[in-house]
Amino acid sequence: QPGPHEDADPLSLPTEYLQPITYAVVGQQKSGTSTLWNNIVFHPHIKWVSPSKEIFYFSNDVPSTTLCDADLIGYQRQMAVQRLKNNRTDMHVGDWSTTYFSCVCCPVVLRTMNPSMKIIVVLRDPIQRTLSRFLEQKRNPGFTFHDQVANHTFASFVEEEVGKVEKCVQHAGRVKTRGRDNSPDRPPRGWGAGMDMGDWLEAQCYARSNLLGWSVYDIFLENYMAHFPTKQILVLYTNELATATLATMRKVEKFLGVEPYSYDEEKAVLIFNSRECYHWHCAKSRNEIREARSKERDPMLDATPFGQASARLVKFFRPHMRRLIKWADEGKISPVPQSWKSTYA
Ligand SMILES: Nc1ncnc2c1ncn2[C@@H]1O[C@H](COP(=O)(O)OS(=O)(=O)O)[C@@H](OP(=O)(O)O)[C@H]1O
Repeated sequence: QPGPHEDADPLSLPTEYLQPITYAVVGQQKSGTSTLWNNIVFHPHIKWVSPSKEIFYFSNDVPSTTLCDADLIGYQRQMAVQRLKNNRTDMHVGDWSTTYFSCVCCPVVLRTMNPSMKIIVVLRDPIQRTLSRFLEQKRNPGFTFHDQVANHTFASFVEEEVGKVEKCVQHAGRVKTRGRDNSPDRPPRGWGAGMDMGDWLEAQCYARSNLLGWSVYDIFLENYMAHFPTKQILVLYTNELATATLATMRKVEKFLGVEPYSYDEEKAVLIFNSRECYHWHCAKSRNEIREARSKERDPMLDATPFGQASARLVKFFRPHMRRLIKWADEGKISPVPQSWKSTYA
């Protein structure tokens, strides 16, 4: 049952309750955003758009439900909930929908709402992210993409999906503007900010492939970079969240310009929404989480269908990862994990 705050009428709220969000954690899905959320929202100045971690207001898992022109008065109501509950308006309220990173029109929505908005992206090794989402969908019959993977092994899924996405991207290439700079070093192009029909089609190829395509980070990040200056975009990595959760939260605090807070240290070592327990609020300790496959357990991994699929994925992701590595080397985004360089450079 919605409480009185969830039912508030934006038309009768004081203007300061209606100020746009100041930050958004746009994704990527399956990169550790639940762990970050379950800790950092205890900061007295860092809150979220209610009702729960993700509101999916402007985009959902399935891009055909993209909602970029969704009802703004309803969104104002949700932005006000935490302000009303805490009886203050001097906090950062942010949207935590991890579906926004791969949503082609979302950078425009967020910039229109607040051009000074701070954008936070958490990125995980793309193969690990694909595997994580694959396992999640495979294990849960009610989940959106279960039918896509129900009859697949990871290897057979990769073979089919890589083929599909590559065919789609090739098709997109047919309508890219001739003579345009399509090099990896091109200045960022976004939806409504320099993309042509071919670029848009290509972005859709990845956006419509939730398990695999959503791990193609450069295309989505480029879209955000075309709409927001790099100083307004903070890229974090799951690796750093894994090895130094508190330090990662300090980075977020600094980025948002708030004082350091004393978080619950026992909570900060837990892992939320893992493969052992799919729920935003469910926490497990690190040693409770089993590895999907590891070379230590399976020294012949490279020769297995799983190993072959991983090699195929390294090849598929390499050009995209090289762009991220380059942006990091140029200081446009935070330095990437060393393991990314050894795998994909
Ligand atoms: N601190 C830390 N270290 C290492 N890995 C971590 C950490 N926190 C979360 N995770 C892993 O991130 C996966 C969940 O990501 P999200 O919370 O972003 O998922 S979701 O998009 O909200 O569904 C989920 O991955 P899988 O276990 O592979 O499914 C978590 O185990």
